[in-house]
Amino acid sequence: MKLRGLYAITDSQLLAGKFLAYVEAALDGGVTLLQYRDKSSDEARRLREAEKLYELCSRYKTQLIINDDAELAARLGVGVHLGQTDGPLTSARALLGAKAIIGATCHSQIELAEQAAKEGASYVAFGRFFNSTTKPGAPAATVDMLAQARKRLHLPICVIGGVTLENAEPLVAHGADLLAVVHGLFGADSTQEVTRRARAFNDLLKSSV
Ligand SMILES: Cc1ncc(COP(=O)(O)OP(=O)(O)O)c(N)n1
Ligand SMILES: Cc1nc(C(=O)O)sc1CCOP(=O)(O)O
Ligand SMILES: [Mg+2]
Repeated sequence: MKLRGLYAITDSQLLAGKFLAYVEAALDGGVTLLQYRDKSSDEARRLREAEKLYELCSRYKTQLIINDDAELAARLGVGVHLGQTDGPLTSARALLGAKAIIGATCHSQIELAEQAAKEGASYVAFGRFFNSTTKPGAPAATVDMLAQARKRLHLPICVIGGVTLENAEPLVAHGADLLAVVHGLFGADSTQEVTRRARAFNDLLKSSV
């Protein structure tokens, strides 16, 4: 499967009171990967919400990815995204199987991405490219580094951190396959606007194949 397109990531605070409506609006506009990202320790709620997203993603034929939690991903039979301190990629691969989508945070370090590739990652994520209200303290990455990464890596490259419709084009031009977005997608006033943004992100990626 070709991993290219919009990678929508949920945020429990931003989506409070409109969680499923906004996620469905994004799926309606076209989402390649949907990440369930909830940093709380409320396991019961996390399972409930992840199950709802699983149903929704199945209807829209979108791949669900769980942030941080390989056990929850295994329970649902979906993919996982792991940061540098979220546990070994090799264990997640062993748990989830050869076909599962497993993503790895690599900040701005191509060496981390090469290591992740060796350990079985399906895609690598670089960021943060712009100021992010969702994760302001994430280490910064540059477009020059992205261009270098594109030359050296043969895996799909995901970019993250403050990505919006206004600033995404250079990232695509320098080799990004997946645009991972929270606020630039879900920080909208209506479901219609979420759907419009999702379509527009996909158009950006299509026009540069
Ligand atoms: C697609 C994608 N890229 C990077 C991250 C960040 O992962 P991590 O560094 O583990 O930070 P948290 O998201 O867990 O706070 C991500 N979640 N998704
Ligand atoms: C979860 C996350 N990880 C980042 C990284 O750089 O690793 S930036 C980020 C937040 C992405 O949200 P927004 O699109 O609202 O900036
Ligand atoms: Mg993490």
